[in-house]
Order: sequence, then C-alpha cells, then structure tokens
Amino acid sequence: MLERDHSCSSSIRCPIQARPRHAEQYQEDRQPRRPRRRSQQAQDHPAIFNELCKMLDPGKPSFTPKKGKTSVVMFVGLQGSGKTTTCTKYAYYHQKKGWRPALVCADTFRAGAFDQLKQNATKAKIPFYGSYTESDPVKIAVEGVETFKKENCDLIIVDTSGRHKQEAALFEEMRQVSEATKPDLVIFVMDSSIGQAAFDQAQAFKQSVSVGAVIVTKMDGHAKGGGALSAVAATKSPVIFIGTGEHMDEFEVFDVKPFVSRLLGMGDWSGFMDKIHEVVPMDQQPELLQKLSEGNFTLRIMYEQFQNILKMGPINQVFSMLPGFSAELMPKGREKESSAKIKRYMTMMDSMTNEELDSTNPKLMNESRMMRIARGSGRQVREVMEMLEEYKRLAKIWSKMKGLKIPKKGEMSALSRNMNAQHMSKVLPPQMLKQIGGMGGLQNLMKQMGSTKDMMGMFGGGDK
Ligand SMILES: Nc1nc2c(ncn2[C@@H]2O[C@H](COP(=O)(O)OP(=O)(O)OP(=O)(O)O)[C@@H](O)[C@H]2O)c(=O)[nH]1
Repeated sequence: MLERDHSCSSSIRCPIQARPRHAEQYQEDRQPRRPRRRSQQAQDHPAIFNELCKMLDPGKPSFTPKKGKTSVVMFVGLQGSGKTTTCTKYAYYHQKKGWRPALVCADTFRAGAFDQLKQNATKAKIPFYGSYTESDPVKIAVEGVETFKKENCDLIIVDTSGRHKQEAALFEEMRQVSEATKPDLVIFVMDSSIGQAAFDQAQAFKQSVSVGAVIVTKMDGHAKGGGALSAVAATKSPVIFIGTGEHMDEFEVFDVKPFVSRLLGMGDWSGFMDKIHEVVPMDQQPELLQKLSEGNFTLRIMYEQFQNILKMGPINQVFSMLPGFSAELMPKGREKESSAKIKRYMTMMDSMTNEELDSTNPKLMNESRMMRIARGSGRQVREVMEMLEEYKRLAKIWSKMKGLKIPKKGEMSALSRNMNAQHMSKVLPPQMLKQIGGMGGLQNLMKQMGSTKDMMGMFGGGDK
C-alpha cells in the first residue's frame, strides 16, 4: 500500500539561515562583498587557487528550478553518500524560501530508507510519498510525481537507492526511474571523503542518467572534498550545495573560494576574516583572532562582543560565517528587541564575579549564584538561565574555531615557499593528476603558472 502524508503533525522546526555562498543560480543568498584589499585573493591573481576554482566551474550553470513552476529533481549517488538526508535538506532549503516541495522515496533497496525520509519530512512538514510494500521503484516514483504534480507542488524531489557502478542491474533500474519521471535535474550526491573513486563513479552515473549538478556531503568531517574536482570533470556539472552536518539546516549554497581554500589547507575562513575586518574595531582584531584560535569562549568575551554589537551593528554577520551558526541572537527586522535583550544580558553579567566572567565552565554558576546575579541585576533567575544558554550556544560555535591558524606577518611567504608540486599532488584527486600528466605534468603546469610569485599571492601577498 502506498502511503503519503500531508498533515505532518510534528512542530519541530529547524531554523535555517542560509549563509552567504555564491553559486550563480543562488544569487539571492549572496551578501554584498566589500571591495577586496590588495592583500586579498582576488587582486593577487593566485594562479593555483584560480586554476582550482576554474576546475570547479564546468562553464555553465545547472538547471535551476523556478518557484511556482513544477520541477522534478532526482537524487542519485553511491550507498551512504547522504542522498536521503540531502533530499530533505534541499526540500527544506526551498520550503524556507516559500516553495512547495514534496519528497518521493523511490529507494526500495535499503530497508529503513522510507522511514528515514518519512521522519525527516515529517519534522520539516514536507509532504512525502512512499511505500513499505511496493518493491518497484519506478512505480513508486511515477505515482509520487503524478500525485504531487496534481497538488501543484513546485519542487518534486525523488530519492533513489544508493548504488555503485559495478551494479549493472541497479544502474538499469535508476535509468528506468529517470526515464519514467523525466526529471528536470538529476543531482549526483557525493561524500566528501570518496577520494580516488570519484571520477569513475561520477562518470558511470553520468553515462546512465543525465546528471546536471553535484552536491558534496559531509564537509563537516576531515575530508577536504578533493573528489569534487573529479566529479565536476566527469559530469561536466557544477557543485551547487554542500552538506555540513547531519541536521536539516546544515546545508550551504556552494561557494567556490572557501571550498578551494579548504582544499589547499588554508581553512574555510577567507570570508570569515573579511567579516572580522569589517565589523570588529581594528585595535581589537588581533586579540579576538587570538582568542578564536584558542577556542576558549568566556562570558567576558561574550560581554565584549555584545559591546561591539551595540556599537557597531550586527556582529552576527561575523558568526554567521561559521558552520552551524544560526543568527538567532539578532534576527533581521527585530534589531531593537535584540539590542534590548543584549543590554539585559550585559546588566546581568555586570553582577558576576571576575572568576565567573573569565571561566569557560558555566557549571560554576550554581543556583544560588544565579539567584544572586538575578537579584543584583534586578532580573529573573529564568533570564539569567536564558543568558547562560545563549553563552553555551555561542561557546559551542566558538569551539569550532579552535586551532584556527592565523598566519602572522612574515609567515605568509614562508608558507608560500613551502607550497610546491608535492603539496599540489596531494591536493589534486589522483584521476585529475593523471589527466594533467602526473607529477611531471604538474611541475610543468606550475612552472607555466609562475608558481612561486603567484602562490605568494594566493596566500595573501606575503611580506614583500
Ligand atoms: N556529518 C554529516 N553526516 C551526513 C551528512 N549528510 C549525510 N550524513 C549522514 O550520512 C549517513 C548516510 O546518509 P543517508 O542520507 O542515509 O545516505 P543515503 O545516500 O541515502 O544512503 P543509501 O540510501 O544507503 O544509499 C547518515 O548517517 C547521515 O546522517 C553531512 O553533511 N554531514
């Protein structure tokens, strides 16, 4: 029996804050960037950096669904690459922007796939369609798509079983699902840690169905996502989103520059640094960066940043560059309310001891201390607890920056000098390296690009 549901009762909503990322077709998510200074990537003409950016640009944007006009999008990929999770993230992302998405589970291979999709869809209040008993994915896919077309859903997302290229029968089945549902876009979902296999696998998918876009998942892990270069080359399709966690809102529009920065071991903080320079007063920047790299977030730091917010405007913009952060502190349009809240928090912190302000352990604050702080600031204990919750939330985000390497003046060029073909060969996926002509080809390429000078630029210009 086929099952579908439109009355998802769960009230769990996951706040999504689309972070500024710039895939061409998701322009509206971009924040205006201020002109870059000389030391920054764009003006420095970083050859290798640009070369990798170019490799990730297949030359044409992917098909972009239009709100209000029905589009069918089919997700394909290897087992466990994150298709089901990503389908919901993709639906949720669009739902937040006023679309009417719907999910169809055509994964009849993995027991539990339908339950997983159903659970996620219910959480996000997205209509879904699937079956516990029907074993023909083509039948489910067609019926699901037809149903949601009749209901005027504008984004019908079809999840399919995971498979790899050696499984000819499963590939044939995927082709049939595609033929029967005629998707406007087929998205190849790949795990960022896929490594060497990326090119062959992506190519095999492209040969069976018309892959038009790539999503790289699990970018929150250790893998740098080098396989994306191969997947783009093999499918001639752009990366459009990245998955940055297991939760529904851990999903970002692909932005090539931070992606390549990370690939080259520069960390995903180019945009973040821009924001720091923009929002935090000059004299406080070195100290803030130092504290960031230590990962120790204290109430005093929170207090100081609150002062900045009140003085300078939304420092949330800074934090919103960090993975996992949702700008709850200062929602757009409610700045006045937020400022009042921040001032309230600061009054409460004024009643704290130095030890409390400088501690990274909120457990220090027992009930009697909370009551004392509440009394001292003329607030409720509940409000003190709320403020501490806010602190814990920010501390969690802050801890993600632990170990951030902040190059000091002079270190930039040293870093650049160490950058050689050996390093590049580790960055590039093996298939790509082969295409360039192995180590020899790579060395030639780098010579042609005038590597040393350009690479100095890539790392910020150095201390010439
Ligand atoms: N950390 C992290 N985990 C992810 C991400 N995307 C998916 N996952 C996890 O990866 C695992 C596999 O994800 P699924 O969505 O079940 O993968 P699938 O491709 O549908 O799996 P099959 O149907 O078996 O092919 C799950 O535990 C997900 O929670 C991500 O961006 N980050």
